[in-house]
Amino acid sequence: MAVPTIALYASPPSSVYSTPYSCQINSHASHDFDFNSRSSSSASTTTSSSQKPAVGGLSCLFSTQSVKHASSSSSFSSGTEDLGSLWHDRGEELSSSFRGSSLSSSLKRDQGHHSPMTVLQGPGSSNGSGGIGACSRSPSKRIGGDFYSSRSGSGGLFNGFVRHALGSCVDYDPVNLHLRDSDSAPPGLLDELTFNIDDGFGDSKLEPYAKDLLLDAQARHKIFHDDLVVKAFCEAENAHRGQMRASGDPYLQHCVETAVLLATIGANSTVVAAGLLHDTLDDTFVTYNYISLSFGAGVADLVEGVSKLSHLSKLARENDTANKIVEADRLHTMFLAMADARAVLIKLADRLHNMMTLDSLPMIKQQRFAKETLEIFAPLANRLGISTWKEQLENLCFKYLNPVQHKELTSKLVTSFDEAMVTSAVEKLERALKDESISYHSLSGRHKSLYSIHRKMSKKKLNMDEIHDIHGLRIIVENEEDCYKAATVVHQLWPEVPGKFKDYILHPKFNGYQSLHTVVTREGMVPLEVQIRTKEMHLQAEFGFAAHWRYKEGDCKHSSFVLQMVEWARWVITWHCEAMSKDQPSISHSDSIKPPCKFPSHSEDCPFSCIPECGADGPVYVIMIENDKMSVQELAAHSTVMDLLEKAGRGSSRWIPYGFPVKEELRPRLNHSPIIDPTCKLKMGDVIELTPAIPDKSLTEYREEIQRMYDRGPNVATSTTMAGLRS
Ligand SMILES: Nc1nc2c(ncn2[C@@H]2O[C@H](COP(=O)(O)OP(=O)(O)OP(=O)(O)O)[C@@H](O)[C@H]2O)c(=O)[nH]1
Ligand SMILES: Nc1ncnc2c1ncn2[C@@H]1O[C@H](COP(=O)(O)OP(=O)(O)OP(=O)(O)O)[C@@H](O)[C@H]1O
Repeated sequence: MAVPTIALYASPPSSVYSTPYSCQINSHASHDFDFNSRSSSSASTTTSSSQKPAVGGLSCLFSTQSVKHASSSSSFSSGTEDLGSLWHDRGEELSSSFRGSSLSSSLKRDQGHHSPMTVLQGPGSSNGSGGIGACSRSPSKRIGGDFYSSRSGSGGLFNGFVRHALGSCVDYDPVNLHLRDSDSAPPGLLDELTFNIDDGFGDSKLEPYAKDLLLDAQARHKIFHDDLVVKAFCEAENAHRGQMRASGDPYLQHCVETAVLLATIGANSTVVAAGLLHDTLDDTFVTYNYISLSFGAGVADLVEGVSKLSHLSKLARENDTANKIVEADRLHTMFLAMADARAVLIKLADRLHNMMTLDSLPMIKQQRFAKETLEIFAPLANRLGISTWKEQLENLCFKYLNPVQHKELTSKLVTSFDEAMVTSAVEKLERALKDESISYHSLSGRHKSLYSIHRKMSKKKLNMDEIHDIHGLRIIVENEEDCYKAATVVHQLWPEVPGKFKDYILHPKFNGYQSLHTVVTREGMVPLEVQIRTKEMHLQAEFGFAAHWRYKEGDCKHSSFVLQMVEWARWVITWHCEAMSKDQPSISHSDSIKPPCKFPSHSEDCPFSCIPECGADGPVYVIMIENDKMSVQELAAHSTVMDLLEKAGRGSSRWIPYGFPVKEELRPRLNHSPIIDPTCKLKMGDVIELTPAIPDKSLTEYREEIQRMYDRGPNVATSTTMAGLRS
């Protein structure tokens, strides 16, 4: 039985379903948000399907299964169409009127509350529904001599890797997806919520716009019927009531779209609920404790993790950290290491929707966000293996950073891109492989993203005709022998482009990458790249030393700690996705799903145990703020505040523990609190402010006075200075 495929897109699932062989250029409605606006939320909203976020990039996936359901009609929209719009990132773009609430949100937390436990250090919860399935186009019937079930037995975990590795799509079991659109939903379903909100979850009635939002979300994904998720929806509605985006849309809409993006990649109810609540700590009066009591610590920790990431991201953006390669790189690692990897997922979904709604912001802000997204968030999505998000983020950044080139390339691609060609190539190859009794694990096709084409053209100084892999197929077979047999079949079907056959099986690349590559020409002389590999080679190509994210990051020389951290985060995300789908009857996971091993060592039977360990004593990255300038500092494991001060050239006698300034106002601050014990150990993601907060930035004389005072030594705060500071 063929399994329909949902691409890992932010597009409405229904559209992907109805046209599984979908390939779209972004086409977004425009949404903005004005943080200062607190008019009545009953204002202007309904989420018509035209308002749903659409695909953020020019990119598509094809599959043997997709093909079976493919509609010949093209969903590839006009190339000159405006590719994306949208905006806002609330937690990161706090206007002055929101600083108060942000501050109060940090103050109102429990003093005793600790940072969220990272799943990188231990198993996290992953209950709930939601589903994720194999991305690969696994044949579901016997082809040749073997039957490869992608969804059973020990293959389950492997398939989890593969689907992320193929990186581009997630299958849902159609029986369980319960994806509803207005055409297919049973009569009356969309008119009524599945429970009485007033009785169950809210202490106030949902306004009509909110009810519409919920119904719309429920029509797009079954997880929005889950009690926890509905409860989170009501809570988010209550908390954000009256808050509007600049477009006039209710703020709640952004929360819902973020949650839909998460649901679309198979996130479970805990993550989707946290996605709905992701801005409540920063922008509303909701507290950590309240979320924890109402939704459990799992959701509260995730929301807090996202909030922390948002603050760091804002700091980084204000300091243009994305421009500094080393610091940007440390930020990636810090983001992955300091929070549950799922919090990073939520942050990515939040950013993706904000990028989709960027249009109404002033150009300068659009560019600032796009720059940061390109340097920080797209690489994070890449490292986590969520390639469709990465592609959408990159395409949107490209649009805002290079509008002219973006438009030019888009219109060129409209004429050169041949959607039907890839569909029929997949079909044709599938038939030919079957005729030759060559069994394969998966057969997938993809269209290179707009930004990836642009980057390749600029990097290699090529014109578009010289890019051979705009259309590509990938076959994953069982063994080496089948790789060569499949290559022969490919060459029998289509003429080979001379000099383009590469045998990386016989001659692996230095990083261990193995695969057969060939480029053939299809009718009309359109080149088609075909990659053929075994599943072991594929694992290596996606998770091992030859991992695609490293390949794409090119020259970056990562420390083993960074490499391990990324691999760990990918592993955790994959594990969660596997665990999430365990409730799907079609998947037998009993022997494949185990909690993630404890960071950083793997159990013997863990498929990741082959990764060499580099010990838990990796570096610690912290944010140091001095005179309003932020930097990301790398320190050895177990470093203390004192070590940082010394590194910053502040290690003079005045900073020795007993010499710390008596006045709290003059002490350096750790995560906003004056440091009491300078020998305390630093944690990944800690924020240390070396200079005290100055009430008014224009008061440079106070800053200078403080500097002089530090230079004179400890405990000498003059009464005039302190009085001045307090005034
Ligand atoms: N994961 C991974 N993929 C790789 C690696 N090297 C190549 N690939 C994949 O193989 C494709 C083609 O690689 P090559 O055949 O070496 O092509 P090339 O020499 O770079 O030239 P082009 O075909 O123009 O890109 C790339 O676009 C990647 O998708 C690697 O080290 N790791
Ligand atoms: N021929 C192919 N068939 C299927 N998937 C592919 C093929 N080539 C690359 N991919 C996958 O498509 C995604 C996007 O890759 P992208 O086109 O950006 O880069 P690339 O082709 O791997 O590298 P480069 O741009 O350097 O040639 C990645 O997940 C990659 O593994």
